[in-house]
Amino acid sequence: MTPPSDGDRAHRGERPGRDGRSGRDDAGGRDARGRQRGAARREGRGTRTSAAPAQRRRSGDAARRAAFDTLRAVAEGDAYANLVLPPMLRERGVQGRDAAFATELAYGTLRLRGRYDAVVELAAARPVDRIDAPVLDLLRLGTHQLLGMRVPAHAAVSETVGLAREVTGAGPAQFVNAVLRAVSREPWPRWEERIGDAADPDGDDPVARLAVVGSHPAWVVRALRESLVGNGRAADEITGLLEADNTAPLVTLVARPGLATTAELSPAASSAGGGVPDGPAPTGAAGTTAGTTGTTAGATPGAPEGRPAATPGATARGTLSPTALVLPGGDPAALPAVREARAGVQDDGSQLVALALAAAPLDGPDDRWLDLCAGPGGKAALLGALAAQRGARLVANEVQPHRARLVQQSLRAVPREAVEDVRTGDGRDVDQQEPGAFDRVMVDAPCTGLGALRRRPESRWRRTPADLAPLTALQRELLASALHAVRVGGVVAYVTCSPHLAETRLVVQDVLRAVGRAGLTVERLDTPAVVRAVATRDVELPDRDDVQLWPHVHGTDAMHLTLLRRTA
Ligand SMILES: C[S@@+](CC[C@H](N)C(=O)[O-])C[C@H]1O[C@@H](n2cnc3c(N)ncnc32)[C@H](O)[C@@H]1O
Repeated sequence: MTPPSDGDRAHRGERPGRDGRSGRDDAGGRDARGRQRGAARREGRGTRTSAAPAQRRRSGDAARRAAFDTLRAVAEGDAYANLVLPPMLRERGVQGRDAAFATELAYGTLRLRGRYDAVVELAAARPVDRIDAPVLDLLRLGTHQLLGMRVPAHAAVSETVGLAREVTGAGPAQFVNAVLRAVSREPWPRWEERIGDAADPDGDDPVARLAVVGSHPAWVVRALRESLVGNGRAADEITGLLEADNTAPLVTLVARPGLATTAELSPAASSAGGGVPDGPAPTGAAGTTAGTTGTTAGATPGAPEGRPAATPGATARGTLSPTALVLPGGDPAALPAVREARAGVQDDGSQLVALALAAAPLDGPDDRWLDLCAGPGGKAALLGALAAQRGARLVANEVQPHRARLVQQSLRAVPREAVEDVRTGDGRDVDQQEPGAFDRVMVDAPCTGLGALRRRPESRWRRTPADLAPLTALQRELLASALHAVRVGGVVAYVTCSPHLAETRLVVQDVLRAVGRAGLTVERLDTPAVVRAVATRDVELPDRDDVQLWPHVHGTDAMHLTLLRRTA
């Protein structure tokens, strides 16, 4: 998020860098980087080594330190939080509730960064781009504890200030203390009002308000709202959608048919509790956090918006896919079936779209299936397991060699006879290499990932509208290639984990026109009917011929699915 400049503030009639209230906490005399060397010197705390032992002890909170280091790696190394944090926790021996706390602290802070920057700007009375990056990360972490995690205020402030003393020195720690105390003076509803009013002072820019309160870039809010409307839903669902994106997703497992059973993976059978979370924060983990000073009593680290805690072993919520099961807490990798690739971690919606491709009606042979963009192999493994049951063979194609190796790994439990090949190659060439050679083709196209923002905490801040043009061009070429590679009568599934209309409806529309000009005839299948037929319960879907799933409606990632059949 680009914070508003002083110029922007002036434009809105605000006094640059001041909100008239928090100025008293912006202790005068700090430099432009949020440092207050003078005060530190006055108090004899100018260096880290001069900190009192108690202060140093407080700053030794391993969970908060891991969250901070993750934020720094994301900011400086362009890292992915969910690749950085789990190994860091393992290396540092941070486990169980402390690991769950660190996970929620890091991921929640990253998701809600835009919202917290707006709060910090008001509390610090200065634009965030005038605060040193590490200091700003500390302020975001402290603000998340105060406004998003129900950590007691005194603990949130003092522990974060302790960490600040350790990582940035005494001067910035004073600044962190002043700003967080200002944040702690008002509850979230009041901050919500204040940051909303600051973003939309005239009350005529609902997107600006939604963007800052809902912590999404404005262009993403606009795209998601357009997609809701374009998919037959009400525009005002956007608030629920943004909230769902800001909530830690549950860990969903797939029991690959014929290789594992849902009973085998059920929480009661699981001994997975207490490990380091591999994926997103497990909602059911930890209430109070032993050993992590000052975490909230009774709060659920995976549930920043106050969802009630699920206890490990609690009944899983109803999933849509018959192969899906919710793991209420713990480390999925602790389950033998997951370690052996008979099961895996996979979103419920991702499972459903793969099952729908396998279930789509087809006349004639059903022997050869293709996963055109297979890496890292989640859908390929599910398709491979189904192919094995049906006597079919799967070809898995992936352009990136290291991701093709991940596909091999994902497929290792699938019977050999069901995996014809795992190839490294450009899916756009398959039409030339093997025209009309497959009965079913999955095109799980590379996309912006705007449908999986809850799982990729930092991604909303990295994506830009400029990503769309190259991606949609690639999506068109891949879908066109798939339609040439499928035999007449065969079925193609076009899938994205983005609901953006430019990546979904418009791609399909354009490609059908283009392949029509090239002499192919393609019909749209009744995708909702196929999805309803494979789902375990009623799926709320508007009356259309494609399917758009939503986190706030279906509890899945916002997966798009269009099923197509080549007729000539
Ligand atoms: C959305 S991911 C697929 C996820 C996968 N189906 C799964 O369930 O694990 C898209 C994949 O397409 C791959 N890809 C990108 N361009 C490609 C191309 N030209 N040909 C084949 N694969 C490509 C990316 O490397 C990425 O692994």
